[in-house]
Amino acid sequence: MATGRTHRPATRSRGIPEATVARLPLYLRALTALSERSVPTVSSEELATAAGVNSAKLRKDFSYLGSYGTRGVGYDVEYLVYQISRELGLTQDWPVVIVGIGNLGAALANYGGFASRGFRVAALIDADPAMAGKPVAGIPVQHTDELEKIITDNGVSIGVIATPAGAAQQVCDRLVAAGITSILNFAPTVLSVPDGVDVRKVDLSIELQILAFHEQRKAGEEGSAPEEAAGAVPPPPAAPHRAPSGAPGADSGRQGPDGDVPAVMPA
Ligand SMILES: NC(=O)c1ccc[n+]([C@@H]2O[C@H](COP(=O)([O-])OP(=O)(O)OC[C@H]3O[C@@H](n4cnc5c(N)ncnc54)[C@H](O)[C@@H]3O)[C@@H](O)[C@H]2O)c1
Repeated sequence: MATGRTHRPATRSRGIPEATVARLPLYLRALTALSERSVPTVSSEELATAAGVNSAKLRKDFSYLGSYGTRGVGYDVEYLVYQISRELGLTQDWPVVIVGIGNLGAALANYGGFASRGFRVAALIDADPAMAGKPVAGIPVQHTDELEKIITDNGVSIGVIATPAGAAQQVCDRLVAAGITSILNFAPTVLSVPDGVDVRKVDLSIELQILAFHEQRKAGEEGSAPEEAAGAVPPPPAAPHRAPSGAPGADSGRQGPDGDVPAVMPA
């Protein structure tokens, strides 16, 4: 089943760059907070600060949406929430299945933030027969034997993998064969998928490793002699701790204020 890696174009078919797409959820989160406080309009500077993004970049991003704001007034918060939600496909309901209902899968199932953003947990699936029928977050866990039927019956296109790494590829293959075209992978392994299937990978330990790198560098700077701080080049970090190419922060070195680096990364 695993025929090759997904090649994602730098620019999507409708002309919105991937980097802009990655920032849209940051804008949406900031705008949703403003909307909940009934704030009617927001300037690009205010919104940029709230989203942790440079304001010139924000204006450029919004130009791709055809949203330019009104001089002296700013952007209409509600309209922008609608526009970004529509662009991200969040104005429709997305049923999601979670496979692997252990510590992490159960925590994800219990997370209320999915439903409020249009992601309905349609089913929880696990290979452990002892878990079958047991409710987690009010949803009875179903056995993996049912996986294909569950996906077909619920019209699911997004799958979340929270199984041990050793099971993830096999689960991924079954999900894809059953019709899943987007996968959020929490297992610490690289998945192979056919063209047309998108995989996003979340790995908190990689984020921590990147923070450890910066902590180490900060400690080195603090401990360095004045002449070193003035210009000497510090030794490079130990190679095993370097983030892999493509991982968050791997290129930029650290998460800047521009929100360039999403919390999840391409697989
Ligand atoms: N990405 C992250 O930041 C992050 C954080 C924590 C854990 N993890 C990863 O998430 C995964 C789950 O971690 P956990 O602590 O919940 O583990 P866990 O052992 O508590 O749960 C794993 C579950 O997967 C089920 N499972 C095993 N094989 C399966 C299969 N073939 N099909 C369906 N279900 C199967 C098991 O029965 C179990 O219920 C691990 O791979 C772990 O490394 C990732």
